[in-house]
Amino acid sequence: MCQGAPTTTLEGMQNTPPIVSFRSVTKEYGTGAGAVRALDDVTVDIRAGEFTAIMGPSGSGKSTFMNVAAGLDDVTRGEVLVTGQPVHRMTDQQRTLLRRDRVGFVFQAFNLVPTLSAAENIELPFELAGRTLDGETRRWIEHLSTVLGLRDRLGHHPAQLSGGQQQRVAIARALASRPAIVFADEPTGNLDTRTSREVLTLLRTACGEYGQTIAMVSHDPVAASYADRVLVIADGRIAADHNRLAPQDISRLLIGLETAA
Ligand SMILES: Nc1ncnc2c1ncn2[C@@H]1O[C@H](COP(=O)(O)OP(=O)(O)OP(=O)(O)O)[C@@H](O)[C@H]1O
Repeated sequence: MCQGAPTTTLEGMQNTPPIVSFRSVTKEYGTGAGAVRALDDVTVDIRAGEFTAIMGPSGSGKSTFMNVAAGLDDVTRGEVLVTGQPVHRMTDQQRTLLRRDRVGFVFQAFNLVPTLSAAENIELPFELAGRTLDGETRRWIEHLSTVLGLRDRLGHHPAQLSGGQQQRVAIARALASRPAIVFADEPTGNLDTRTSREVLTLLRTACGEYGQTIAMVSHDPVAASYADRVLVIADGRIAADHNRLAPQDISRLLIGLETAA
């Protein structure tokens, strides 16, 4: 649980259901001799209000984990629950609605629409969902824009913004609908060190101040050190599960896995 998050008592933590639950999840791509097992009997929870980093060597299954958890991909075997809803039994359309209504995304490449202003990008998910912005949501977006330092950039288009500003717009867009979980895929991969630190601090603030649940895939031990919990995936399995770690401890953990392989 993030420091300062709304539910901080042990009792509260025990009573809070996980946002994502994997139960014996296996995901295979292809069939027969060419089949690849990207997730191998994974059982793990992403807990509410926590900032979880998902790490592991290239090809270990991190993206597959995120795609399955976000309802972007189906599973071969096992159960995936998102806010208690059985994603493994959903149709494509139901999964699309789940993503639209309950999930936010932040990507390495920002994924903003170049022809829209920053404000229009932030409001785009509401537009796509056919939802009008009520007063409370407008105030929430204004608040996010202020906290993220975007107030004087809202009329700018992505090409007129720095990488860090573009990623802050993407974070505002992801947080605007108060999703159950935000998935961040290498959110600092295209940013310099200082801007990366700012973006990671903002993600941690979203968790600590607003109780936002965040799962972030990263290769970077420094980025993962901002998280409350570090999950390491190796060969499609959970190889390590730690509470907050310093960057050097995370590096040691990853090097240990590589030498053990
Ligand atoms: N669509 C696909 N078809 C076939 N195999 C796939 C597919 N997607 C992923 N894989 C395989 O599944 C395994 C896990 O891939 P995944 O992309 O989840 O790893 P990753 O940890 O995210 O890797 P990276 O850090 O390099 O992005 C790899 O062996 C990969 O080649």
